[in-house]
Amino acid sequence: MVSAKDYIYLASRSARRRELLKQIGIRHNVLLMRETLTRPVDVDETPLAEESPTDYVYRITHAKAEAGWLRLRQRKLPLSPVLAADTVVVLDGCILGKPRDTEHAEEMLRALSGRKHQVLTAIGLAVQGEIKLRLSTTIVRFRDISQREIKACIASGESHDKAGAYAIQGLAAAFIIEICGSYSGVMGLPLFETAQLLEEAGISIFF
Ligand SMILES: Cc1cn([C@H]2C[C@H](O)[C@@H](COP(=O)(O)OP(=O)(O)OP(=O)(O)O)O2)c(=O)[nH]c1=O
Repeated sequence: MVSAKDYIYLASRSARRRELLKQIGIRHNVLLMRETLTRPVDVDETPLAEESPTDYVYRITHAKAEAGWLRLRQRKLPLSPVLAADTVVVLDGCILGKPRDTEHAEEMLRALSGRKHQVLTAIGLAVQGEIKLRLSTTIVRFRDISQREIKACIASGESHDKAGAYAIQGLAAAFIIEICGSYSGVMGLPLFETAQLLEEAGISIFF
């Protein structure tokens, strides 16, 4: 059993995920994976042929949590639980990951304009090497977005490094008519599911 005073590792470079975990008072250390891991356990985020978006986020999240756990063992760090996550935007069954460049970001935002899409975030918690996964699915509806607004959104810098080239916590909030699901899930770490997994591992937020 892990005591509530113990900390976990967050296997992520995302500042948003750190902020969200902090919001529910979970003490954590960041475990930097990709820069520090050796090649064989690095996470390749290329979708497989015919892979569904759900299978994809589960697979990548599992790989991130596993790589994090291996890293703890390699570095002989205390074997505290390791949390990882992966977020994708899904439009017409297709995965929109992070944009490659400005043109790609523009293309994504044009495609999302005036439409509904899904945001899938899977989370994984490795406890003593066993990985448990959860999925958060949110439907997001955008109003029509003009070319000028798309350009302004990209110029603000928020499209870079975000699945679907937008940030619900940024300017793009002005495009969102409604969401059905989890705001924190869209931001990259669904706190309801995260709290559930942590509770199951014996880490309580409310102690
Ligand atoms: C749709 C959306 C995504 N995002 C972010 C969440 C994720 O950090 C990012 C999708 O990339 P991910 O590959 O899920 O994560 P990451 O590379 O940022 O971090 P990690 O080191 O954990 O792999 O997009 C927002 O911040 N706001 C949003 O509204």
